[in-house]
Formats: sequence, C-alpha cells, structure tokens
Amino acid sequence: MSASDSTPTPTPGGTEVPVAGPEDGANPTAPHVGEPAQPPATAAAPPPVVSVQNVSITYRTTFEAAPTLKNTIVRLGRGERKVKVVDAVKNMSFDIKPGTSVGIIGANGAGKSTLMRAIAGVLPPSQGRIEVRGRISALLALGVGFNPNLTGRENVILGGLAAGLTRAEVKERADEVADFAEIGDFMDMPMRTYSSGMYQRLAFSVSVHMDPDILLVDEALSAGDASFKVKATAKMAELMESARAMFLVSHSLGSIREMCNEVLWIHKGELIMQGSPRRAIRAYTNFLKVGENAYTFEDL
Ligand SMILES: Nc1ncnc2c1ncn2[C@@H]1O[C@H](COP(=O)(O)OP(=O)(O)OP(=O)(O)O)[C@@H](O)[C@H]1O
Repeated sequence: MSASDSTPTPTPGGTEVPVAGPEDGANPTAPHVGEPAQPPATAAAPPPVVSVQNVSITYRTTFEAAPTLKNTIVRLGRGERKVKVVDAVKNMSFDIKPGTSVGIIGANGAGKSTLMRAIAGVLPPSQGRIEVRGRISALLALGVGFNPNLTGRENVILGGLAAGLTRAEVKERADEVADFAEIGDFMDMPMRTYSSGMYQRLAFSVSVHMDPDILLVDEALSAGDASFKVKATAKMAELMESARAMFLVSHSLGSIREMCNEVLWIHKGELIMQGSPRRAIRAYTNFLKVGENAYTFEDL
C-alpha cells in the first residue's frame, strides 16, 4: 500500500495534515542542496525547515542463503553473490514547518532510523529529494562519529570543528559539553575506556551544545540513567525554544507525547500518518492492539 492509497481524512478543526501523495516528475537529484522544490503557498508562509519529497531508500545487502562450504566455494568460483533488497523507505513525502518538534513512531524495522540518517545527510536517498534549511546536529546512534582512541575532549573538539565552529568557539564549548555530561576526569581519557552510559552522556551533550537549528535524536534517551534522562529531557525542551525543529525517534510513546507537537507514523517504510501526537498515537496504539490483518489504514 502506498501513502497515497491511505490518505487519512483530517478531522474537522484538527491540526492533522494528510499524508502527501507522490507527485509527477519526481526529481532524483542529490539531497541537502538546491532551492525549494516548490514555492511557499503564500508569501507569508515560512518555507519548511525540512522537506522530504518522494524519497525512497533501498538497501542492497549481499548474503549467504545456505552457507555450506561447498556452496560458498562454488559461488566464489563463479563470482556469484545473493543480494537481498530492502525497501526501507518508500516514496515518502512530507514538509516540516519551523518550530515543530516531530516524533517518529512505528514498529521495529519500519524505517525510522533510516529516515533519520537520510535527513542527517549520512545516507543519500535512492530516489527523491530532501531539503534541509539550517545546521543539523544528529544524535543517531551511540558513538557515531567518535574515535575510541581519542579522549572525550579531543573528540568534542574535532566534532565541533567538523560542525563548522571556530577554534575559540570549540574550546569554550568543550568545557560546557564536559560540564553537562558530568563524566569528570574521563573527559581526558580515551573513549574506549567509557561505559556505554558515559558514551551516551557525552554524545548527547555534544549534539545539544553545537547550536543546532535542527536536532535529530534517535532513541538517545533510552540508555541513560534516570537522573541524566531528566536532565536530557529538560535540555531538549530548552533547545526547542531556540531550535528550528527537532526530530525524536522513540518507542516510548510517553516521551513522544511529552516532547512533540507533531507525529509521523511509519509502517514498513511508508508514511501512514502525519498529525497531532494525540491522534497519531491513538491510531498507532489501536493498530498495535488489533494487528495488521484486522486494520484498514483507509479508516484513519
Ligand atoms: N544497513 C542496513 N543494511 C541492510 N538493511 C538495513 C540496514 N539498516 C536497516 N536495514 C533494514 O531496513 C529496514 C528499516 O530499518 P530501520 O533501522 O530504519 O527501522 P527502524 O524503524 O528504525 O527499526 P527499530 O525500531 O527496530 O530501530 C529494516 O528492514 C532493516 O532490516
């Protein structure tokens, strides 16, 4: 089923936005560049801070179906490899307005992290176009971007320079990052000696101290201890005041309800609903209760 088959009916007076359908003439050009795909609807409307247009992302993975020594040698001899193709994101389109805190929900394997990686610019879409206006800071997975042999401070400095901050800004920022992370002397120890909680504290602290216009957070709060979670939640709420947008991927619907003012529900790579947290979470939890076979997305 495509998103266009399942266009939800907006409720009267609600804030829901129907899922955008595919457009003619999809533009398979590089992401993160270029001018807006479409002019804003009215002169007064600000352009979307993130615009995802007809985006599909396909993974191609080589694998061994029946790994016996004989099969492997035969295949290697012939140069054959089995390829598994996963359509992780299918023809997805949506716009995010400035000031929006977006929750992304959906079952395991729905495509949430893949979409986040594409918005972060780490993973180019196979088709379609993603436009991002502003500096992105992404907290995608533990440790992405950190070199385990460097100290926390060295990693922070390198990360800051890579994010486009000046040397002076980075030095000042490194102290703020260290204070927030509360990892004490470990700041000057190689990161391979960190516990996963310390790693996470530093990763979170780095992403929120880089003055992001757009903050991407993928399940980042799940591994922290209770006190850091409270602090991290408060920091994200504070950032929302200044950031242009935030994306939060989480299986914790409570966090999504608390932190977000818009929700994308994704299922098997398709955008099922873009709407208010109340409505999207209700539809998703109903779906989880009754299961896929008993559910018609057309009813949304
Ligand atoms: N690097 C990869 N190579 C091949 N397939 C991948 C890769 N990463 C993800 N996939 C596949 O793409 C699909 C979407 O995965 P993704 O991690 O985006 O889902 P998710 O919604 O974030 O899941 P979860 O809630 O379990 O974290 C899944 O079928 C997954 O197996």
